[in-house]
Amino acid sequence: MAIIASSIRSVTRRLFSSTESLNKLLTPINIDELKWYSESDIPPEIPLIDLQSMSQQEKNSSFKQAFETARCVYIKNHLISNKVSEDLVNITRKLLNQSEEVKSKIVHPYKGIMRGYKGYGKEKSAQVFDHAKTNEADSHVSFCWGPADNVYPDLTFQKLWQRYYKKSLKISKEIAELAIKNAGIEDVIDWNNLKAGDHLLKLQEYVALGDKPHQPQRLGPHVDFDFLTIINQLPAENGYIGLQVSMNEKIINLPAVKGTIVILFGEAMQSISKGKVKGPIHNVISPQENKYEGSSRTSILFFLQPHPKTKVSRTEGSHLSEYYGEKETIRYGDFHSRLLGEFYKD
Ligand SMILES: O=C(O)CCC(=O)C(=O)O
Ligand SMILES: [Fe+2]
Repeated sequence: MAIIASSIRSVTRRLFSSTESLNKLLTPINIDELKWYSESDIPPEIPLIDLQSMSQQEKNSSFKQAFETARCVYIKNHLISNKVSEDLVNITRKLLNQSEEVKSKIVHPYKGIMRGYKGYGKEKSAQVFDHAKTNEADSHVSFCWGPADNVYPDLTFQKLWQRYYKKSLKISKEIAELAIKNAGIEDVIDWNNLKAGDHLLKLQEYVALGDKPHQPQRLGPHVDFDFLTIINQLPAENGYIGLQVSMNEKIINLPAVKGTIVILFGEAMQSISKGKVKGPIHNVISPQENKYEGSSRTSILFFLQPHPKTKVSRTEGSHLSEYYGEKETIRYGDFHSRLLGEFYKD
């Protein structure tokens, strides 16, 4: 075990010690020039919700369908414009292209907090879910932003991250309220609780450095910890689709479709809805060896969290049961800290 772990560390050290190769892959983007999938590529099991032109009734029935099937939806005509995404990606890539010494200044001093720059292989989504997977670190470099305690290089950077964060929160309100109504949980949670959560905005760059994938998954199967997650993904240059969701043992690919975001529900939603809305298992698979070149991929995630004092408890079929502890209920903030302890464990 120890030998495998240290050899993975040395491969990643070698790959990422050269900022030159990163610079070639993390170039500025122009959204209109990326190789997007189209709406007709959205899997038939997954509803596409048009926030502008659908009636309330149509939106409601799409959510009901989602709760019964893959527990995720595509959304279009949302508030995040191409310009807002492009600006966030470009300013962050500029930072990620700097030397490790420069980036070390925007590493948060406390390791267990999701803020600032995290280098390659620092997080272990699969390990939280399945302890046997101790060597599978997530194959990305990332930057994280929250409502407080942020570390950032300059004011322009701060402005663009704050702008994206505020827009994500605004979209979350409409989506969370639809989800709450259609799950019939208005008596247990509302927007006032959710808006005050310790949310997280995160940009992940899965960079195809070297000549082949280093493990079968770029991010192993897991369930998100939060109430809901908004995923804004950019397509890879060579058509590789990384994001997958499991539905009754079936694996469904979720392509990057221009103008859309994907919503997934998390463990907190599962707990608060008493198991009615299950958090779907999802993962980012590694490309096959012949699809490796051109498979770099970016995702921007917004994790909407309940207020830390919200009481949560385990439900039947939860994949994160062991983190609830002995008592009947636990505060979400404490539950989340336990999960992060495993997520950042070496
Ligand atoms: O990269 C993605 O699209 C998904 C990432 C993800 O599931 C996560 O970070 O929890
Ligand atoms: Fe996830």
